[in-house]
Amino acid sequence: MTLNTRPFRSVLYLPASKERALDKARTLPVDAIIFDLEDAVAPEEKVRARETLSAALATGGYGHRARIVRINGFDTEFGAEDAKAVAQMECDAVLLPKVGHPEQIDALAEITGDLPVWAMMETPRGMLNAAQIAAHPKLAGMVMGTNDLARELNARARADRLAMMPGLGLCLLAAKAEGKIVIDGVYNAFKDEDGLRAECKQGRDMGFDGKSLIHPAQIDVANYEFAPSQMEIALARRQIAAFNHAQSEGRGIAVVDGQIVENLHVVTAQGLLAKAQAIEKIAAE
Ligand SMILES: CC(C)(COP(=O)(O)OP(=O)(O)OC[C@H]1O[C@@H](n2cnc3c(N)ncnc32)[C@H](O)[C@@H]1OP(=O)(O)O)[C@@H](O)C(=O)NCCC(=O)NCCSC(=O)C[C@H](O)C(=O)O
Ligand SMILES: [Mg+2]
Repeated sequence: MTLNTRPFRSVLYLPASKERALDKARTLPVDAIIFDLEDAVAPEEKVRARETLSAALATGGYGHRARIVRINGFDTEFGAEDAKAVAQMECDAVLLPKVGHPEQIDALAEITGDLPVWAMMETPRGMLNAAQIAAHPKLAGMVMGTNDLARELNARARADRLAMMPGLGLCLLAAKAEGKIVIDGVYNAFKDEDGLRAECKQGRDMGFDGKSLIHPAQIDVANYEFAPSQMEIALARRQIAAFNHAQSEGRGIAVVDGQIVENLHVVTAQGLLAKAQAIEKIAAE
């Protein structure tokens, strides 16, 4: 699976201090886990959480799930020690909070070496520098921190996320321009399935790769909404077949359901089928 076909439909935050949750996550149908040392862990628990997490990752059992560790910022007393610890952990990436400029990634990479870096995009400065952050060679993915962004903007929460749109759009453009993964922010009302579904649909329509989640009850909705639908899969197959047929007759354009199909549509269709196949493979595990 490449980064572009590996599914990131559901990305679950898990407080690294919670041993029961660390255990439960080994069986949850999530595509990725953010093991959190930052906001979900109280200051007096931070050191113990680091040790608990290190032991859980060493024990393993997380299977296909991408293991991403969110550390505390370097402006806190915990950040540098977290980074040193993560460099020794059995994980796939380190997630840095409140990234405002690419130099913060340089500072982290001095400690974590070749470990891929993900960035929390959650400050106005981060939004304005999204292009440079996305272009950093160590950066593999971005996660929208819509709670922090709303706080910094002094924005009001609305179902249509009006205040979030400029930031979401800037980060999407930046990530897509560099071929990096970009994950939508959390939906706080974790018992409101309809609200979550509507926000997932919006995020998928915009082009996000998946949704960050705070509770296991949110996983199925995100997995469904961010997966290619059966209709999309069937259409992709028909587009590819029609285009191949058109080419065999010396034409560069096919028509499917009254709409033109050019090479660029075929590339999208192939990507969709590759993602569907990757999801099928996970489901079969
Ligand atoms: C929201 C919660 C505090 C609710 O916890 P709890 O009351 O324990 O929930 P349940 O009793 O319904 O739990 C049922 C079982 O599921 C396990 N569980 C719960 N949450 C998780 C989880 N996140 N990952 C894995 N497993 C989980 C429980 O252990 C129960 O298991 P069992 O007993 O074996 O059946 C809680 O869900 C929670 O703490 N969620 C994470 C909150 C969090 O991480 N917040 C910080 C990230 S959000 C953020 O910071 C975004 C960004 O930075 C921004 O600015 O926007
Ligand atoms: Mg945050």
